[in-house]
Amino acid sequence: MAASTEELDCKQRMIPRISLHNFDERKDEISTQILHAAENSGFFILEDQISPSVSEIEEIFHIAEKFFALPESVKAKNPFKRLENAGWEMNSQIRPSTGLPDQKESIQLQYHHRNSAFWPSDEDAPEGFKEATTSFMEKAHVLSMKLLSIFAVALGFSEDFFDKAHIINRSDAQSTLRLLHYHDITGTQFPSSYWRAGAHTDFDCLTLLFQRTGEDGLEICPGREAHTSFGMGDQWTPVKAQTGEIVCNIGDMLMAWSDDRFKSLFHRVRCPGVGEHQHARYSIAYFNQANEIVEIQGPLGKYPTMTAHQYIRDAVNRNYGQIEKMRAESGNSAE
Ligand SMILES: O=C(O)CCC(=O)C(=O)O
Ligand SMILES: [Fe+2]
Repeated sequence: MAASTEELDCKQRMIPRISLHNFDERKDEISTQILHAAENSGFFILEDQISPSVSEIEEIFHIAEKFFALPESVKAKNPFKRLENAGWEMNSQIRPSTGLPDQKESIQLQYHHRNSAFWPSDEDAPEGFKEATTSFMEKAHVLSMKLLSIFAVALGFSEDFFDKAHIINRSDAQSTLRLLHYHDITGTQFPSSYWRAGAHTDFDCLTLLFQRTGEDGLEICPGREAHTSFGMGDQWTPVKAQTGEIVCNIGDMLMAWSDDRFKSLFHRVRCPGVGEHQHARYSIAYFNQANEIVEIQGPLGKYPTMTAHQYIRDAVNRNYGQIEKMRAESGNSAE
């Protein structure tokens, strides 16, 4: 089996594709490939992982479909709460890059909240929802920790450094599972300023994204020098959706933690136009975010030390601050 191939996409840009086959025996080789991808594009596709398996990924998508098929009044019983970063929202997430709401609905779940009011109750969720989502989070977490151990060693930290920083059953955990549903928009032509998900970077250390074959739309844009910047280039590369593969991207938190060595890149999801495949798209993201009390400091000390709680709070404030500035500039008052 080929350990790794680099595939050229339609815009002739390289998308690193990395096989996890025989991970333990091939760890050195896989580490080299992952670090190269993280230092350059900040983005890579994993395949051949044992867990979560293709059938487990298919199963969680079925559960997500069932959840999003529930009446809005039921889903709305667990509304999105900004401070907890948990709950359901629809057509409400505004990105600084667009100033317009994403055309989607999503639910965010945190493992340690599974028996609390920040999780849909059993009556307000499809049968088996809690078991399936918590078990999927456990698998995504274990794989993420294997991957993050590679970054820890490369930064000169102990192999289990990020493991100790991401303890998902503690009350200050911040890692999040997000189920996303982009509605069927067959026959609707949205203005070009509308996106299923507007361009953004993720706030976390590492995102694992699952997609389904045929439900394309994700695009990436490498080329960002500092984790605090909004700047982005204009070269966007489509990423073909493939069931079972895992699209990984570095988030701002790991970019900061690595003194900007590992790149957090902009990405977005297109609104397909009339004549294209406009059916629903489902995706699932697992965001690894360090526990609130963990201190973030890179080996070169490029940025002041801050806790992961402060880090996320500042990132959220920068995000909303930018939106409010845009509103003020366009003469609208902020909410
Ligand atoms: O649905 C996707 O492919 C991307 C979702 C995403 O980027 C996010 O939720 O941060
Ligand atoms: Fe994202």
